Amino acid sequence: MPEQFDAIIIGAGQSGPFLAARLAEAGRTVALVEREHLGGTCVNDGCTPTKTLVASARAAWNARHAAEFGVVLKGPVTVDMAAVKARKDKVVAASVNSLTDWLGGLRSLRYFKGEGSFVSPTEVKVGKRVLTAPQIFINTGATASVPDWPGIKSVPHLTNTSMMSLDTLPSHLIIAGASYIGLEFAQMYARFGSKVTVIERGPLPASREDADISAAIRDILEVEGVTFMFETTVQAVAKAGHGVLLSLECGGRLASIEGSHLLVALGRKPNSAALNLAAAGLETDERGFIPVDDSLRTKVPGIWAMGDVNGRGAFTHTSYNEFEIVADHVLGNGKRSLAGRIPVYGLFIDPPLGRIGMSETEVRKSGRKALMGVMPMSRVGRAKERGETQGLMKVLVDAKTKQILGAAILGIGGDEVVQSLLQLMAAGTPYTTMMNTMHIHPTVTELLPTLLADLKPLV
Ligand SMILES: Cc1cc2nc3c(=O)[nH]c(=O)nc-3n(C[C@H](O)[C@H](O)[C@H](O)COP(=O)(O)OP(=O)(O)OC[C@H]3O[C@@H](n4cnc5c(N)ncnc54)[C@H](O)[C@@H]3O)c2cc1C
Ligand SMILES: NC(=O)c1ccc[n+]([C@@H]2O[C@H](COP(=O)([O-])OP(=O)(O)OC[C@H]3O[C@@H](n4cnc5c(N)ncnc54)[C@H](O)[C@@H]3O)[C@@H](O)[C@H]2O)c1
Repeated sequence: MPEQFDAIIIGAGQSGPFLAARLAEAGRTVALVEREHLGGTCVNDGCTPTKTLVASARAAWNARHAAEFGVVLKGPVTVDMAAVKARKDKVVAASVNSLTDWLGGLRSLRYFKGEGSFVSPTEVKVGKRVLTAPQIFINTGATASVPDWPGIKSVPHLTNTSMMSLDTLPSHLIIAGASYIGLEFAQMYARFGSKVTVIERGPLPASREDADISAAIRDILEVEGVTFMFETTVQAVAKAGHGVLLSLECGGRLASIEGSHLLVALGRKPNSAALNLAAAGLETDERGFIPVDDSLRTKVPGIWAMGDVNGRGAFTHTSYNEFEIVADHVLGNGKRSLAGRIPVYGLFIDPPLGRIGMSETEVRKSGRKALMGVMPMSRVGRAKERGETQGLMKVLVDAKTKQILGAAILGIGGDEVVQSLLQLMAAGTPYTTMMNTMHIHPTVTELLPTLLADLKPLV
């Protein structure tokens, strides 16, 4: 006999546990099914550990640059990678433990450790048990894609998951892919003391960004010793001693490169294959994503999909936002929707990139009349005082409505500062509101009115 619940949640990523708790608090019986660790990618091998490692890398950078600030450290700066990993493990364990304690305290929630797969539109198998519920929520996330390069199966290579076990310093880390994962690890390991080479098929890093932002990102990392090979693809990989040898095609020429470690950071694939979706009457799109409507409903009544697995977002905040939308439909008045959600994200190199709304490229493509302001961070007093003047700020405004269309802030505090513009966008307020507000000195935000006062037509 199947075990009966009001709701089953498959996958404990960044929406499932929160939805499970909200439903349980509302008195519903909930089964939460997770095959690995509570908290999913973000907590275990994504945001939390990488940002903890970024903080250690920053400490190494501060120590190496202390003399520039008049601070004298005696002896060379060394990094204890085992201690760096131990600190990261502690922060991750604290997150997982607090999630486990919180969920464990909810009386009508039961946790099933194992892989969930559909038996029918209302039944899920976990090991030998079958669970049934009228509502099923999928939050199974995504996993690193590993390309089928000749030789890859027999050559040791790292992904964001196996990087988490590394407690020694690679002498030469080769990273394939110059996007979020590749760039964050590139700067981090350069700061720890590795030689780092990044291979990217495009002409610049972070290809979703405008070319001036991507070029500034490249400059920031190159100054720190990261080597980029652009317009380069991997043809084959082989073992070389204790390391790895990559055969490359680089701008039409053949080349090769040898390193001690290879990290593959070429995107992520949705975890949908193990779900046996056909038994539920569902299918994926050609990339493996589970299609949903703007309220996260799949085409089968009673089945919903949240987070990276639905292809509508690929961040922790998009997944969490989807929990809030689903909870509103299941328990509230059903007014919330994906429609009109403003894209926002950060790239946590140092200094970070904060991004909201449309890029300049997207605004140009849209054909609307727009205004744009650009300011180098070297004009920002706070950046000069901190000795970190790399990067730029860019904002795009609709010429007719005066509403902000998008912004990019690559510079100190960029990930936080850009969110003051986000609030204007969300409120639908003209950008002039910000120009009439007094801001704290000395901050990065205080320069936004100056940036907005100097908008030029986008031609
Ligand atoms: C290195 C790295 C750094 C990142 N940094 C950031 C960042 O700084 N900011 C940000 O916003 N985003 C970041 N992300 C992205 C972020 O981690 C994800 O977007 C986020 O975790 C949302 O994922 P999710 O809720 O869809 O599911 P996930 O967090 O991927 O969790 C899904 C869970 O489902 C489980 N599961 C899968 N299939 C089954 C099954 N059949 N049965 C049972 N359980 C199953 C998995 O074990 C996993 O625990 C990063 C990602 C990576 C890889
Ligand atoms: N700061 C953050 O919020 C953050 C941090 C890390 C990861 N993430 C999430 O993780 C997801 C995956 O990130 P990612 O960096 O792995 O992938 P991505 O899809 O963002 O980028 C992959 C990169 O690899 C390049 N590439 C692909 N195939 C190649 C090949 N054969 N040879 C050379 N280059 C190749 C692409 O041109 C691209 O630049 C992102 O979508 C993001 O949502 C977010």
